[in-house]
Amino acid sequence: MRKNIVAGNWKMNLNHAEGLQLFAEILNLVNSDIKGNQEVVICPPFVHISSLAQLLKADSNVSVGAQNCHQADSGAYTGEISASMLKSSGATYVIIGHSERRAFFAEDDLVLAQKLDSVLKNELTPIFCIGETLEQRNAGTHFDVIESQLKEASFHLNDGQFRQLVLAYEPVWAIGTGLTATPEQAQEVHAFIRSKVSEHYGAELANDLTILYGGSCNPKNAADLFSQADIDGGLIGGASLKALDFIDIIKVFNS
Ligand SMILES: O=C[C@H](O)COP(=O)(O)O
Repeated sequence: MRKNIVAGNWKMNLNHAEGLQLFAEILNLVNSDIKGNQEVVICPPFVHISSLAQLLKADSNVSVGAQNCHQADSGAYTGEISASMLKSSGATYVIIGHSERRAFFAEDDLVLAQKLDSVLKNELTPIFCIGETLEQRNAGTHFDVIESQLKEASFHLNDGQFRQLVLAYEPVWAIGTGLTATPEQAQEVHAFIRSKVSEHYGAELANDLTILYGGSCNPKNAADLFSQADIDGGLIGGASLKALDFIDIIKVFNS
C-alpha cells in the first residue's frame, strides 16, 4: 500500500526554543490522528534535529528530517553537514533538490544525483523535489523540465534504491506565493511523473511510489489536492509553522 506522508519544511524559521515548542505541540496533537500507512515528517533547521529526534517515541509515525545535506560523508567543506551526521543525529529523511536550494545555492542535477547517492548510502529517505518555474509553465515546457530533473538526478539509481525515494512535485510559482496549483494541474503532473517512473522502473514500483505536492498547501485546499489519485500527501512550508494548521492538513487523510 502506498504510504501517505505529510511533511513540514520549516525552512530557516524558528529558534531552538520555538522549534521545541512547536514540535511538542505537534506531537501532542498528532498521535490520535494518524493512521497506520501515514507518516508525519518534520524537517527543522539542522541545529534542532537532535533535540527534536530525542522526543520521538520508538513506535511513532512521526519522523524528523533535514532540509539538505552535503554529498560527501566528511571532509574540508566548511559549514556543511553530511548525511551520516544527520543519521547520527536522529534524522531519517532528507529533502533533496528543493527549488530554493536549486535557485539560491546553484544546486544542479549532477550535485543532486550525488546527494541522493549519499542519502541512500546512509540509509536515509530522500524527499526529492522537482518542479517548474512560472516562465517554464507559461512556455509550455513544464513536462520537459520535470522529466529532465527526474531523469538527470535520479534515474541512475537501481530499482532497489529508487524504491526508497519519496518524490515531491513543487511548482516553483506556487511556493510561498499563496498561488496553489489546482488539484487538476497537480494531478496531471503527478500522473505524468508516475508514468515516467513506470516507463523506467516498471508499473509496480511506480504504483508504490509516494509523490507529495508542495506549494501553498493549507487546511483549506489540502482535501481537494490529497483526494487526487496520484497525490499521496504534501510537503508543507508556511502552514507547517502553525501547529493547528499542520494538524488540520494531517487530518485530511482521516476525513
Ligand atoms: O517545502 C515546502 C514548499 O516549498 C512549500 O512551501 P509553502 O507551503 O510555504 O508554499
